[in-house]
Parts: sequence; structure tokens; C-alpha cells
Amino acid sequence: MEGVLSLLPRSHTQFVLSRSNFSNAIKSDSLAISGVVSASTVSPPHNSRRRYTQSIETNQAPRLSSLTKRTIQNINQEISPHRAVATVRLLRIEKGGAFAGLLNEKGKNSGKNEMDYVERTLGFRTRELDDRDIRLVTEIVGGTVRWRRYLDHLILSLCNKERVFTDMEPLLLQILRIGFFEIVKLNMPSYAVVNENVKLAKVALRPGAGNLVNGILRKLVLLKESDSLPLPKLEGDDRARARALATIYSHPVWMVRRWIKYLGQEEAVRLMNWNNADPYFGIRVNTWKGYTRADIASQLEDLKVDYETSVLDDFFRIRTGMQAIIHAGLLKKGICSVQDESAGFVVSVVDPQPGETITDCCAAPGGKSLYMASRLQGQGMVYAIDINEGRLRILRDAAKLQDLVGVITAIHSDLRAYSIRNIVKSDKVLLDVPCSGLGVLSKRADLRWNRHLEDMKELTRLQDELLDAAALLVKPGGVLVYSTCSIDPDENEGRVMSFLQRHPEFSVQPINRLVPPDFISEDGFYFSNPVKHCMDGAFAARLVRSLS
Ligand SMILES: C[S@@+](CC[C@H](N)C(=O)[O-])C[C@H]1O[C@@H](n2cnc3c(N)ncnc32)[C@H](O)[C@@H]1O
Repeated sequence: MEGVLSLLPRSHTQFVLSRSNFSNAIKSDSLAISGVVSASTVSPPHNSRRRYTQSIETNQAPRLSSLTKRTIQNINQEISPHRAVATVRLLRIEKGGAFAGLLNEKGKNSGKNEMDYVERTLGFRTRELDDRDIRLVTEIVGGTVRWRRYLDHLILSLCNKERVFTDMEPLLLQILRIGFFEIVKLNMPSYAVVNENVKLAKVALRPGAGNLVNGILRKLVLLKESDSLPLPKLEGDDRARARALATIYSHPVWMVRRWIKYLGQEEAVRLMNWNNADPYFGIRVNTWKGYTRADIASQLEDLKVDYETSVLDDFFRIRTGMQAIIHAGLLKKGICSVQDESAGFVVSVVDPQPGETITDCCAAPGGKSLYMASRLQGQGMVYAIDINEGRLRILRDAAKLQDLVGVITAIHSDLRAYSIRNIVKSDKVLLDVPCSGLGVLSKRADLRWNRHLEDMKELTRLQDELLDAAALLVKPGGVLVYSTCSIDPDENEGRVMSFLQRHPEFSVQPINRLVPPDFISEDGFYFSNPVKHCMDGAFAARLVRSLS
């Protein structure tokens, strides 16, 4: 609760009535509160500013608890729920308290908790979200997070003084970002966007905030209509050009510089466009439960899902319609799992065979462990190790759902300690390391802002340590697969080359018969390129241990 209140601007806590500030506020003779106050307590809203604020005359402390209850139960009908939820979710994401999840299952993770959070933050309750609202929240939050640098550049350019932007209350900034995103990137009718965002700023903050939103959004509309948005020019030295590209395509400057260095400017721009576009989702059919891809294809057609079959057996690529899949219960019943094809290919590089013992060293939440276990056909074992107990719980639950309990053993441990203690060696070992995630930025909208150049050093150090630990678990003649969901050569080829220097007992094994040629790099590694293959970026190297 404290965390929530600390996000609120002082003016907001003075203005809005909520559970925590009610008792202090009620002591004053007259107080202004948002239009959520019970209709039985105050007269019905009128059309003027009074629609959003009501004045109560009271000194009567004994009425406090019943009024508080009614206040909390009442619902603000003026504000569109998706807008209120999107604003608060954006605040939480920026403060590190939430993910910009692109797959929102109604009632899952957020549900009631999120609506309570919205109420505590904004000071009023909205009606529950319906399916359309959920789609809108996902679209607005994902897009606003992705385009943050670009949107902030425009907002700053349109403020009279820099200080108006730098001192802006966090809530007001989120409302403006949403408005800018809707106008510039979603091309929504500007009158509706201005109207709705002004209303939200007035109710959630104060009338003056609404006026500011009104002024800035109207300026934006004029500039957009005259095709003269103030965007930076691509000029100057390398650094200046990278900064301009970082703003235009809304990525951190260090990423842009790194990609220009490794890929060239044209390819870097293509990659940023991919990261900013709506992602495809992959789903895998759980054939071990007896379903075939043909069964699921006919269900997808009934659900009017826009899908393609993947080059990988058991997988589909979903363009639109994930919500329909979720609502049809295909995931909850364990019939399908959300898994990107790029992760499926990593399992192909491991090539699990019935009867084998496989150790998955960084296994949770379990996507690859479960797929490997299903390919064992009930014979063999996957030892799924992870340091994170919470994430391992997800793996255990999914194993039950997918009827794989007999072929997966979850082990909660730090791999570095486990590999020294454990003397049993496996036929195959998968090490899917913690990495920058630079290959999955289209699906993880907020990740680009949470990663920093300094992280790369820390991550590559950890990757080396985990590789050394994983090597101890491979039996002579056995296979070690090192994988990432990164497109960064330092985390990929760089780690493998360094490992091979430290461990001459390992050598690279060809993967020609395991994945299509299009996915094999010159060095003989698996690599999916988001732009070229239209899936997440991923890397895997198959290394074999000598017999002696
Ligand atoms: C990229 S994720 C693995 C994703 C997983 N392979 C899948 O397909 O669902 C990396 C995992 O490494 C785990 N991890 C990080 N450090 C570890 C360590 N020292 N020992 C074991 N697991 C670790 C993290 O908890 C995280 O779950």
C-alpha cells in the first residue's frame, strides 16, 4: 500500500478520496472527492465539472465506516475501465512492479488484485474489464511501453518549458503517453482521445491536470494533421545518429549502437521495426496427451484463429486470436502450450530420445523441459534444475497438467553447487542460460528499458560459470547444448568459443540433420533471426564430450 501511495502526486492524495486518506480528509468541513461517492450520500452528478467532483458537508465521524464501505463499492461510470487500468499498469511497470505481459488471461495474475490496485491508486473503482477491454489494455500498455522514448520526445517538445516535462507527476505522464500513442501510433479519432484522456486526468488528478492534457494533446493533433511532428534528424557523428535512431525507433541508445556495429544500420532498423510490431505467438500441441496437430487445426478454424502451421512438427504460429485460444481452454486443459518455435528448435538441437537421461540446468518455468519430456515417450527422465523455487512451481504444475510427472524430476538448486555434489552424469545436458533476452524484445515490451549495457558483462560472467558447472554433468560421449534467447554474439558464439578453450574435452557437433539449413550459422550453430525467420531470436550450440 505504501508503495502505491508513494506513486501518487501530492495533489492527487489531497484531491481524491481513498481508503487510506479518507479518515484524515473527512475531518475537514468540506472536501472535494471524485464522483464515485455513493449516490445515496450525495446528489447525482451534473453535467459540469461537478460530474467529477462532489462536495460533502459533514462533521459526523460515526458515519465514517459505512460511508467508506459504500464509497469503495461504488463504481465510476465516467472513465473507461481499460484506460484506468492501462494507466495504473503503466505506472507499475515503470516502478518495476509489473510486466508488460502481452498475453492477458482474464482473471489470471491480475484480475481482482489489479482492480483493487487501480482503486487504491486512482481513488475510484471502475466496472470489471470485459474481453474487449482486456484486449485494449494489452494493446495500449504494450504499445505505450515500446514507444516510450519516442512518445517522451514528442511530449517534451510540446511542453512550453522543459521543467513542465521533467517535473511532471508520474500519473499525468502516463495519461499523456497513452494519449500520444493513441493519436500517433494507433491513429484513433483525436477528438475521442483528447476527450477521454482529459476526463481521466481531471478525475484521477485535478481539473488543472485535465487542462494541461487538453492543451498538449490539441497541439499534437495539429502537428500530426500538418505532418510536422518534431522528430530528430539523422545527422552528425555516429553517436548523434544512433541517438536519433534510438528516438525514432524507440530503443535505448546502447542497443542501437551495438546493433549498428554488429548488423549495420539497415538491419538494425529492420530489427527495431520487428521489435515494435505486434508479435506472433507460437503454440505447441501436447501430442503426448494424444492430440494431433490436425485435431488442433480444426479447433483453431472453428475459433476463427488466424494461424499458420510451423515447419516444426507440433507447432502453430498464431497471428491473431490468442484470446480465443485462451478462452477455449486449450492452455488450461494442457492440450496446447504457449511456446515460441525458436524454443522448439532448441529442443530439436538436444534431440531427446526415449530412454535417455537429460539434465535441464536452468529449467524453469519449464517450456523446454516439458517439450523434452514429452519427446521421451514415457521412457527416460528429465532432471529439471532451477535456482528459483517460484518458477519451478510453475514447471511442476504444468507437468501435472500435461501428464508428464513420471518423466520429470524438479530440483531446486543453484546449478553451481548441484554440479559439484552430483556424481550422476546425463546422456544430454541442456543449459538455457539467463541472458539479456535481446531476441525476444517484440514479446517483452518493457525488457528493452530494463536492460543496461553494464548487464552484459555480468551476464556473460554468469554464463561462463554455468557452462563450467553444466559440463560436469555430461557423461563421456554425451552432449551439452548451450542456448540463449539472445541475438548478441557476446552471449552466443563468444561464450561457446571461450568454453571450448577452457574445455578441450568438448567439440562442436554438426546439427544438419536436426534443424533446417536456413537456421544453421556458418559456425555450425542454431540461430533464429527475428527479422528473417519471423520468430524470436535464439541460439544453440551442440557440443559433444570426448569418450576419454
Ligand atoms: C532463460 S530462463 C530458462 C527458461 C527455461 N529453460 C524454459 O524453457 O522455460 C533461465 C533460468 O535460469 C535460472 N537460473 C539462474 N541462475 C541459476 C543458477 N545459478 N542455477 C540454476 N538456475 C539458475 C533462472 O531462475 C531462470 O529460470
